[in-house]
Amino acid sequence: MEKMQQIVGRARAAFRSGRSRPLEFRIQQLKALERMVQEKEKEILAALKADLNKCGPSAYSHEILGVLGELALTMEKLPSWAAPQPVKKNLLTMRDEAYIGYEPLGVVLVIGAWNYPFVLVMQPLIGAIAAGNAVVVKPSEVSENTARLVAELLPQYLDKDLYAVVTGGVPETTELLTQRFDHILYTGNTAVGKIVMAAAAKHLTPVTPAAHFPAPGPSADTAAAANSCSGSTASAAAFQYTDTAEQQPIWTLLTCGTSA
Ligand SMILES: NC(=O)c1ccc[n+]([C@@H]2O[C@H](COP(=O)([O-])OP(=O)(O)OC[C@H]3O[C@@H](n4cnc5c(N)ncnc54)[C@H](O)[C@@H]3O)[C@@H](O)[C@H]2O)c1
Ligand SMILES: CC(C)=CCC/C(C)=C/CC/C(C)=C/C=O
Repeated sequence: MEKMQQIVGRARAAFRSGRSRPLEFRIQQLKALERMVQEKEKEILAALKADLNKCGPSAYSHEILGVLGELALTMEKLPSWAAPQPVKKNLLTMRDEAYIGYEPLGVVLVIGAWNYPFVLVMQPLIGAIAAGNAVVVKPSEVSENTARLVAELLPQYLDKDLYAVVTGGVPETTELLTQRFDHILYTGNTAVGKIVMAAAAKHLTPVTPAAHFPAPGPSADTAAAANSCSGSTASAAAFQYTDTAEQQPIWTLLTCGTSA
């Protein structure tokens, strides 16, 4: 318990220092992530092969190109995503400067799943960094080589206090979930999703679950919701919406604003 408290406490203190907020800092961290993926591509692909026998175009396009594409898009668009949005004034606000300003939430927990073990932690991480948050990443223990590599690499490239990695299985995740986070991005099965959401509810922490439920078909609402959001939540949602990995329709639960 103390260990998780320390990890989350360190991330929170780093967040409170304010250094994750400036746009230049966020872009610099995203650039460092891009460098990490480019420089360590061989190691990432080797870990995927060892964990899942995932190789060839499937490993490269989903796990490497998918992440590099997300990074490029985020770095290009971030200045406009993060810019204050003017709002229409009314009689009461006509003498004011009226705009919507986007603020980071604080400390975000990212829980990944085994089947796309690299991209499923990296995409939410990219969105959370872009939005100026501190992040605790918990990769899936099932893909243990990728989890170990993520834990080894992130501190080599990113701010160590702002962005932490916790490895381990159910006991570690359970312990981690006793801590208060400001948002949780979870990918995995629905049964564990309920455990995650119940733990989060104790702290009134919102959860963006990327689990799925058999449904009559992908809904137009889902696509509209994906289009209305910015950052990684939107792109993750778009991937979920068009998912063919499991050859069945996916209905995605989506909340907006994580990367606002
Ligand atoms: N919608 C999407 O984008 C998307 C993408 C990938 C996977 N998925 C879904 O995820 C499934 C794979 O998920 P999984 O659950 O088998 O992956 P998993 O076994 O890797 O577990 C997911 C995470 O939950 C944690 N966890 C497991 N048991 C827990 C518990 N009792 N308490 C707290 N945390 C716990 C694990 O540590 C892991 O980090 C896929 O089959 C698919 O349904 C959805
Ligand atoms: C479109 C590209 C290049 C990458 C997408 C990778 C990704 C997020 C895959 C997840 C697929 C998914 C919904 C699996 C569900 O189990």
